[in-house]
Amino acid sequence: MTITIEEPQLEIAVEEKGENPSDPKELLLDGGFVVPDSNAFGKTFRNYDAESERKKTVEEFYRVNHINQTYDFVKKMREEKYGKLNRVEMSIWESIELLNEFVDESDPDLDEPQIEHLLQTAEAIRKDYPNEDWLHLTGLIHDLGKVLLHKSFGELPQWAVVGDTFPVGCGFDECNVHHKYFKENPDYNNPKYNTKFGVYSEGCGLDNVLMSWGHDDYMYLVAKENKTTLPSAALFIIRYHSFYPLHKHGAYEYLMNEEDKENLKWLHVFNKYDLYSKSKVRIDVEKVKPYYLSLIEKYFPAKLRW
Ligand SMILES: O[C@H]1[C@H](O)[C@@H](O)[C@H](O)[C@@H](O)[C@H]1O
Ligand SMILES: [Fe+2]
Ligand SMILES: [Fe+2]
Repeated sequence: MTITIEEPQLEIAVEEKGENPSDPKELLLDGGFVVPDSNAFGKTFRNYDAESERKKTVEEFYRVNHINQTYDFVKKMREEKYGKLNRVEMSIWESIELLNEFVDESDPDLDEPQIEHLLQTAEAIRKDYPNEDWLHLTGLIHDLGKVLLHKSFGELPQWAVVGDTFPVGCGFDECNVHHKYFKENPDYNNPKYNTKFGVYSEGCGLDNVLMSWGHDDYMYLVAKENKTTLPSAALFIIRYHSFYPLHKHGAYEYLMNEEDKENLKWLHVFNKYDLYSKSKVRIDVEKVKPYYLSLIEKYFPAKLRW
């Protein structure tokens, strides 16, 4: 039996809102969600220089992250250590519960356990896009790769799991957060890896680019290898949601192909909810759980290989 997966249409979502936009992206980004002026610590979002109780932890995180994420490291993690998915067997919901204990050290806007962030993201999307159930589920699972922090996954250090991502194998763009720490990365001075294109070529497509190792690419592999029926836009969101240099600053655009450009539109929609739903307002897990369990059942097998 062949299952055809229909790709979601961004334009349709606009029409359903009864609007006739000239720039769909802009209108969609205004889909009812009110973007807060400041985060839970009274600072603007993603302000890495603001004096706050999180600043030191976050900066130290990026220092170690930028020094250690090399081309060889990523290749090893992806191909040898984690790509085989032979570590654990568990359901999506079990993995959500594992995240209860972790606070992300790279995040200047949140010090709540990760499960809160997953539900806050998913519920905020659900409010504005009630018909796009695939996008609700994408919100719920996008950060599940952070299970790499857990001891049953080898207890990786935070620098190998969280934070913004960037391509390895080509020069590090200036717009990366705390860019100065790349100077101590061995690839920084390696002529094979430190030019604009490095080992890549123009328009080669992100699928051919190695990204710094962490929760995004890992969760993408888990979803894909376990044969999720989520559309390709969902897989793209999961895989590149931390690639702020691209989706916020437009850096590395020359590595994208046409399909990437299409999917990027959905990532822009998603990012608003991922970032600005971070708050101290808790979601009642038991209340929303049945809805999300039904989505998990629709798009994933009962047990997944991790
Ligand atoms: O600190 C955050 C956090 O780790 C998110 O999960 C990730 O997606 C972001 O890109 C990062 O900056
Ligand atoms: Fe993330
Ligand atoms: Fe997130």
